[in-house]
Amino acid sequence: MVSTKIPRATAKRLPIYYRYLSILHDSNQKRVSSSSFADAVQVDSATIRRDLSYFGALGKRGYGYDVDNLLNFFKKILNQDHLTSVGLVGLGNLGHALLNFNFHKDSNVRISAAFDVHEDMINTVQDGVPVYSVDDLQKQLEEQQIKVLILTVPSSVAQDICDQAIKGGVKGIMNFTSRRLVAPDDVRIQNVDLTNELQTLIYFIEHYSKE
Ligand SMILES: NC(=O)c1ccc[n+]([C@@H]2O[C@H](COP(=O)([O-])OP(=O)(O)OC[C@H]3O[C@@H](n4cnc5c(N)ncnc54)[C@H](O)[C@@H]3O)[C@@H](O)[C@H]2O)c1
Repeated sequence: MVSTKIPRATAKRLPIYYRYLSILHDSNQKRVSSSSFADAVQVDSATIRRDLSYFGALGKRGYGYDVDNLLNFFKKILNQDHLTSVGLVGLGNLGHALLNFNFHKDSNVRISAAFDVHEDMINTVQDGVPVYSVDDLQKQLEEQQIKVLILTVPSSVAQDICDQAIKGGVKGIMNFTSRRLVAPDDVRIQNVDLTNELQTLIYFIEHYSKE
């Protein structure tokens, strides 16, 4: 089971299933019918069954799914699948664009969890990615073993988010904010500045292009 190769589309749905099961677990629900499961995650029950069948039959006819069993199972799978899961904090203009892009084609990277402070977005699924409260950042990073974070928050909160993320086990941050983050040596910070990139390009055109 550990080395099961699963279709990418299936892999992308797993965090959504996981998120929903966590909500059920937190409200002490022991089992869920396949139709309620399908309604909640907005994936039809045949697709859910097929997704789960890659790992062996997990539902029981007439019973539905056992929440705790399935949740434990997902925790293992999400940590072991061959895709690198990335977190994204700050679902504004830039965050949404990155979420929408989500590095899908021919890449083994995907954004699997997003975080924001905006109440309207928390506990929703945006572009197929579950959105959590930033208050749960550390806990979710730990549970989902997310080691890489994209930061698209206002620069005023960037260092605070960076500190929390590092406590949650993050080892790499792609920083889109203008704040220069302070982090321990074993955490890599990659600063991305599109204005800089563009100015560099313009500089090269102006100084090195052939007449
Ligand atoms: N590097 C670049 O080339 C580049 C380009 C564009 C924007 N930016 C930077 O990226 C950041 C985002 O830009 P934007 O235009 O998407 O801004 P935005 O205001 O549209 O989005 C910011 C998002 O962060 C959320 N947020 C605020 N405080 C938060 C917190 N404590 N925890 C979690 N989420 C929080 C807000 O609710 C909002 O959804 C800014 O810092 C901006 O300067 C960088």
